[in-house]
Amino acid sequence: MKLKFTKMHGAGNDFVVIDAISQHIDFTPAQWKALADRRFGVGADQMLVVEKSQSPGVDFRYRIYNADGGEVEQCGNGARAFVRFVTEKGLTEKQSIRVETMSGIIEPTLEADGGITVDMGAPILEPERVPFDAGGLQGSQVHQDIVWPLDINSEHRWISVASMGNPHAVQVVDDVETAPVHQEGPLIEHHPRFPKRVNAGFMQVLDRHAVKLRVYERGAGETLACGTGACAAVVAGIRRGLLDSPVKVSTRGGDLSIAWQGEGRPVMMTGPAVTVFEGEIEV
Ligand SMILES: N[C@@H](CCC[C@H](N)C(=O)O)C(=O)O
Repeated sequence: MKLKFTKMHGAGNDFVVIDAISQHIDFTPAQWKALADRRFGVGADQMLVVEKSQSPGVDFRYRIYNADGGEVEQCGNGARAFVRFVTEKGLTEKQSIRVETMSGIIEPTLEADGGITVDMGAPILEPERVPFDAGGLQGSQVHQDIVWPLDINSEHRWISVASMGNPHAVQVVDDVETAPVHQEGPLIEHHPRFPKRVNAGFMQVLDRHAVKLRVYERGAGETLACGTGACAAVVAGIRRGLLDSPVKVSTRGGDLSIAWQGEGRPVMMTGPAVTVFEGEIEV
């Protein structure tokens, strides 16, 4: 069978996007992994599958698969790519779209200037709901329930945890370029205190409205940008008193703008979404 797909990216976080409204798709994790392979497949950090929603008042459902073949709850850059996709394909004429994901409904908006803003919902901050096992840990003196010690290679790393639908651990580093993203990222991702694994963020604070960020993503390794990672990093920075909303998040693939007004309020994410090419692959 031939599968039609669109190759897209959001700040360099790249996707294979599949219209599952007009095509039937029922892949195993091994098939998703093969499609994501950069040498033997199309190549992508994530695969996004667009379906009609069965829920009343919801326009679409979109499913997210990491490069390792696992299905996951949320993807910020993917949400923007999704909007560009359904708009360009003429699947909707709405400016504001309600989309069901594994972790709930999000509401992206296509702005008049072509930019895309996504209401990513309120961050989940209770450690057990991230999920993060904080049992027996003593939080930092200044930020008791906000900054936790995590043992990595017998050293303490101070992390903040948050779920944007998917789990994140964020640490503040002096210089993101020399941060041990590839050495410590996999150790944090698979740390036993994160029962569902975790996306590991390394954030350098430039000023109260600007950070640099690298993320070692669960199931994908380091990507050029991570939308939910940017949201989680800004939430962590604001809670720690280091940042004020809005914050420009510079990643290796481009800039995102993140706004958050505090606990219980939604995180708003704005950034690019680009179509690269259309293709067809024998599966
Ligand atoms: N790149 C994404 C996040 C994709 C999912 C993540 N790797 C996970 O496993 O939770 C983003 O832009 O948010």
